[in-house]
Parts: sequence; structure tokens; C-alpha cells
Amino acid sequence: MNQQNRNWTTDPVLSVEHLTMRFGGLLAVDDLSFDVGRGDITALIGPNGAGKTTVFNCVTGFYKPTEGRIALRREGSVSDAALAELTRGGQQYRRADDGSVFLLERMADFKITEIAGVARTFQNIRLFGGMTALENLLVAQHNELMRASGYTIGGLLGLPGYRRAAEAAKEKAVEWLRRVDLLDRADDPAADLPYGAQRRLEIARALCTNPVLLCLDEPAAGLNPRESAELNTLLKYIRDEHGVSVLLIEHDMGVVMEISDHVIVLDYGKKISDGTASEVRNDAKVIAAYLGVDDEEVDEVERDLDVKTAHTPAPGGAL
Ligand SMILES: Nc1ncnc2c1ncn2[C@@H]1O[C@H](COP(=O)(O)OP(=O)(O)OP(=O)(O)O)[C@@H](O)[C@H]1O
Repeated sequence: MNQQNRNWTTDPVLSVEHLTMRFGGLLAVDDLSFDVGRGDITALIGPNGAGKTTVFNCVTGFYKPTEGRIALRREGSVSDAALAELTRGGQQYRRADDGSVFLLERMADFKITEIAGVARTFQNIRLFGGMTALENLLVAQHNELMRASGYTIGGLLGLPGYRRAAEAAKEKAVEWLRRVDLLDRADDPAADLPYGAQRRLEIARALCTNPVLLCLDEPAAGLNPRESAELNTLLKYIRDEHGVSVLLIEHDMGVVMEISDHVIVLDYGKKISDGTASEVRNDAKVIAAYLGVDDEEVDEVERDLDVKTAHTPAPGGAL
């Protein structure tokens, strides 16, 4: 990927700037800045406790950051000047002919999902276990259905506008069930599905909210190799056919290196590397962080790496 093709510099959908999150005396995220390219799969990686989930929680409104700006350009090309004006003005978002932009650090979590278009999944699956797979996907579209009812008794009375919206919601749910290969389990309670199927259902549920940005917290955790390969295919499909930007936290380097357009590496709440998968894979600081060596040893790792790359024509699987 050359410099021109870096969506995260030419067309960022999400810009995290100087994000800091403190828990009492603990600095979990330390003046972190990065961009997520529109239509990219972006991976946030790093050793345990590096601050990845905290970043997710700030982006999705579960935490209010101690400091920093998190701007989501939902569509269009909102200029930096317009963004600066919004920031100064104290509003949460701006919608105009040239596009819409949302300052997520100022918004409540439900508004981030509903109007900014950010959906997420969790490290620990959070489906409605007693509801069927289909019902889980219909509940996800509750906001849209409420809008169609005009927030009145229209839904109960079965007015045409509501009936059409209900039909469309069911069609969307069925389509996503088919796509994640769960159509034959539509009427089974979510809790009865095997683990890998629950993970896919959670992704389908997030997609039913029509997100611009889909945040996945360790989607490959607990999956077997076949399921991991299916997940890769699904995520590429979401990116390529639906244009959804994907931001994922992932420990499975096979998944990260195969599907990511862009990788950001955190260590102790700071960014230590940012680039394409192959750039990051060959970054000595990243290798050092994963191997847990001290800072002084990084030079040594870098020297080792220089020697290795001099003898190895193609980069491969360093992590
Ligand atoms: N709500 C909280 N209260 C206090 N400390 C927290 C809280 N959430 C996270 N932390 C701390 O912040 C640091 C970063 O944690 P975080 O969960 O963001 O890391 P992570 O990179 O997602 O780790 P993992 O890969 O293990 O999930 C850790 O030291 C953690 O203990």
C-alpha cells in the first residue's frame, strides 16, 4: 500500500486526538492519537492491559475520557475548520450539506449508536440468551421501528407505515442470519447456539443497526481455526460489500495480519506503531512489546531484526 492509498490519512471516518483516560492514579490511555480510514479494517493490538478496551469504551461512550477529542465523520468530507468550529461551539454534532460529524466524547452511548452510527460487540458475548436468534436481530432495530410508529400507538394499531417498517426489519434480520449462516437456527434461543455461532450472531445484531463504524472486541476469541477463517471472510464481506468501516481489537495475529488494512499498536496506553500490517509486523518496537523486553533491549532487537531482514527476502509471521 503506497502513501496515496492510506484511507486513514486521506479519508478518516474516525479521528481520535490526544485521548487520555485515567482511573484514579492509573493512566490507562496516555495522549493517544490515531485515525481510522473509511472502508478499512483497522486493528487495535497490544499486550494485555495496553488500554485497547478502554479506547473502545471511550469511542462507544461507555466511558467519558479524561481528555481528548473523538470525531466521527459519518459521511461527506467535513473540513478541519468546521470540526474546530464545532469543538469551540460546544455542540455534540453538526449535520450540513458537506457532511455530518459527531464529537463522540460529548455524547451518551445510546446516541452514539443511534445517530452517529457506531455499533459494537463485547469481549464477553452479550446477547439476549432467552430470545431467539431472529428476535435478537429484531430487537436491535427497535429504534427504527419506534421512529416508524411515530412514537405513538401507531405500531399497535398496525398503521401501514409501521407495517412496512416491521416487514423491512424482518427482511434485514433474515438477510443477516443467512449471511452469518444461522438461518436454520433462526427460531432457537440464542443461548442454545454454539459459541462460534453466538459470536456471529452478535456481529449480525450490530450490523442490523446500519453502522458506519463497527467496533469488534476480540471477535476471534475462542474460535477454532475454521471459524476464524469464516470470520475473516465475513469481515471482508462487510467491508467490501457494505462499505462498513471496521475497528477491531484482536489477539489472534493470524486474523489481524490477514484482514487488516491498518494496524495500530498500543503499549502501556501509548501508541508505539501505526501502519500497514506488514509495516507493523516488522517494527522492532512491536516485537519488543510482545516479547516483553525492556526498553534498553529494543535497540538490540532492532539490530537483530536488521540482520534477519538482510538474510530473509520476504517478511513473514514475525509476531
Ligand atoms: N473501569 C476500570 N477501572 C480501573 N481500572 C481499569 C478500568 N478499566 C480498565 N482499567 C485498567 O486500565 C488498564 C488498561 O485496561 P484495558 O482493559 O483497556 O486493556 P486491554 O489492552 O484491553 O487489555 P486486554 O487485552 O487484557 O483486554 C489496565 O491496567 C486495567 O486494569
